[in-house]
Amino acid sequence: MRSEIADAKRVVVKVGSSSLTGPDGHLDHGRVRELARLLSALHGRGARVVLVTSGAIAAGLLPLGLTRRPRDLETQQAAAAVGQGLLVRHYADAFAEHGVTVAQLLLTVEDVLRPRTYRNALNTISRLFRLGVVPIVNENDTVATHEIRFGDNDKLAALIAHLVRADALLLMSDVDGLYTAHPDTPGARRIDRVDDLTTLDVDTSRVGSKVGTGGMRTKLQAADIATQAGVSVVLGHADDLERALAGDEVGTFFAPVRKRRPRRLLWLAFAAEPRGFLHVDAGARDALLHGKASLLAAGIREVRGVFSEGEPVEMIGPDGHPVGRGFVAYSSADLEHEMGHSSSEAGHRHQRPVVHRDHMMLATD
Ligand SMILES: Nc1ncnc2c1ncn2[C@@H]1O[C@H](COP(=O)(O)OP(=O)(O)O)[C@@H](O)[C@H]1O
Ligand SMILES: N[C@@H](CCC(=O)OP(=O)(O)O)C(=O)O
Repeated sequence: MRSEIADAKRVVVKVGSSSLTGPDGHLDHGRVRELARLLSALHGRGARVVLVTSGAIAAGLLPLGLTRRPRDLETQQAAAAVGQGLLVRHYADAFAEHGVTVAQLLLTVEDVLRPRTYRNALNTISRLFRLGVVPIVNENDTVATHEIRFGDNDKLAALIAHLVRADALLLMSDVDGLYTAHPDTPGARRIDRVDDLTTLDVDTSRVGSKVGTGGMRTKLQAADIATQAGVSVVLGHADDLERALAGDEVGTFFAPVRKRRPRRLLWLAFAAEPRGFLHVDAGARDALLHGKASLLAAGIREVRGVFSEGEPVEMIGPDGHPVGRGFVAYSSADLEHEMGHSSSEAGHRHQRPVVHRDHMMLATD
């Protein structure tokens, strides 16, 4: 019995295209209804639920007279644009049968990466929770080109899980867990529990189903992000969702590995695209890693990239290895100017740290 899942008060459930489609690749309405039934019941028990769902492209195939998922990006995006409205209509009708109102949120990974849009998304979700509404999230496929190529709904679900400080993330797919290699491979075994993703040795090189995108690779990345944010993760077959929610030992369980951290630091560590790189000397690296120090201009040897004050940057050690990430207190132009001066010089005495200790996440954190 997994009490972390059974007792979860905030739950993010992600369903992939492969578990929403029938053998013909089209949307399976029975599956949508079953999902709505289970999540309405969970919602009725007082849990705050977010559904992250793929399936827009699949729902767009039939109206466009397509028999299979298109290969080219533009047609995939067109199919998603046709299908998304239909997908949400099916969900809205199915949830309404249980008296539950749903909301549609279309996000790009970028929206969750930029501080302002991230905060706005959180505010909207929080308000929806208070209104008793179940948010239904999909990637905004019209603009999220990489998502369609790489199947980032897994990552999006993990980012949403730490955005809403979920207790549990359920990644539901067409496979009943993580296997040591593609399940068709002779000798492949299912793994019941993962306590440390860094020592995990599995083959995820073969991508998955005909309709899904990322295969296991993106699910493991999602599990990594979520478990490091203190979220328990179950990866399992969509048919086992009811049992997974009840805490039964189905699928693969990924134990959370860290205590919760401030949202903005998690964002920095797992989601942010650094806008610049600060190459630091050995003294600065050691002070950061072992002395819990802030980064001062004197320890920076080189600045790469163009950034404004407050943007995320990566700090790189003299050996070329990343030391950590932080929110920088100077623009790149101001920093270039500051670097030529020591903090003991007149006019530079009150130099603020370039990256304050409270605003960084180190590789060793
Ligand atoms: N090591 C592995 N363990 C389990 N499944 C794997 C593994 N490697 C590849 N796969 C494939 O990944 C698929 C699930 O990924 P995907 O098709 O992207 O699903 P979804 O649409 O649910 O996101 C499975 O159907 C399976 O064929
Ligand atoms: N966002 C798109 C496709 C994403 C996709 O296929 O993802 P997944 O099934 O989770 O691997 C959609 O709704 O069709």
